[in-house]
Amino acid sequence: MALVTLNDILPQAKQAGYAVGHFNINGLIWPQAILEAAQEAKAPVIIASSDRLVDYLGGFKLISDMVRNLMEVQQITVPVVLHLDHGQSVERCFEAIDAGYSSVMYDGSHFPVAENIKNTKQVVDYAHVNGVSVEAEIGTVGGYEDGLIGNICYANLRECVELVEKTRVDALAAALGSVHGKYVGEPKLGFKQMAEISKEVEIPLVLHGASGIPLDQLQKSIRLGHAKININTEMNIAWREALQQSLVENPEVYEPKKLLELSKQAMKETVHEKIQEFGSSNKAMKKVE
Ligand SMILES: O=C(CO)COP(=O)(O)O
Ligand SMILES: O=CCC(=O)O
Ligand SMILES: [Zn+2]
Repeated sequence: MALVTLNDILPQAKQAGYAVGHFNINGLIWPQAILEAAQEAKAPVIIASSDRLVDYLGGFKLISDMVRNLMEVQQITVPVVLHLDHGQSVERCFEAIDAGYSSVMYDGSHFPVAENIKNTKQVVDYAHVNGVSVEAEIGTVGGYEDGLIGNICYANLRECVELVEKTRVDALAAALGSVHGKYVGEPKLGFKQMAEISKEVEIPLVLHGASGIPLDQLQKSIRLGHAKININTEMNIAWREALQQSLVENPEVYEPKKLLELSKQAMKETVHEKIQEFGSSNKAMKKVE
């Protein structure tokens, strides 16, 4: 089964008022858990590798081949997007596309908007010729982003409209107060700005830093046009807590497979939970060949 793009799954999600889960991978058991859960829930899903971890994970080609092979071995029939998260340069996005990713995010949010637009447009031109979708970012997600610790900087409505019009990008991450990693206190999303941006920008919005955002705020974000929601930290916390439990309960065991089994199950449960919260269960369309 072929991978699909964001355009195959997000427009209908936005229209029907649900969001598709984007889950970051940090090792082999991550895509295994994500694919198992999505298949069980009959949900479309986005598997993402953060650019800063691509080389650590073995490079673009290995990740692309791994996900395709797992889909075959696990007999996955739900739509799956393989997405580059926080692509750090135009060239890195090209590399991901050449290696078979079906979607890329170009993160030019730390550049002045004119440069962000110019670079995003280069990525879109190459991606669309190759049947690949593109996500762009405006504003800054707090916490760890693109290998840098950023301060929250809210997306500007005019800049969002200009970027979308000039680049023809497929999805937009308009940063509005969310943070990568753990939140200190309650998240404070800019719903007023979100409503304005959502009204002016027709394409699906993407919510970064969604781990730790309370359910009511997630669901309000979905109502205001978010059709892709990014989760990394909550899976990693589930992985860590289960690994710790395994180590404590099995002081004599040193086989990684045994010790990691509980972590994989815990991550699978997290993916199931998120799919329920985002409303994407049973939304897998007919098998895409
Ligand atoms: O935005 C994310 C990946 O791009 C994930 O954010 P979290 O750190 O909140 O899981
Ligand atoms: O969580 C997403 C961002 C990152 O890991 O670099
Ligand atoms: Zn992110």
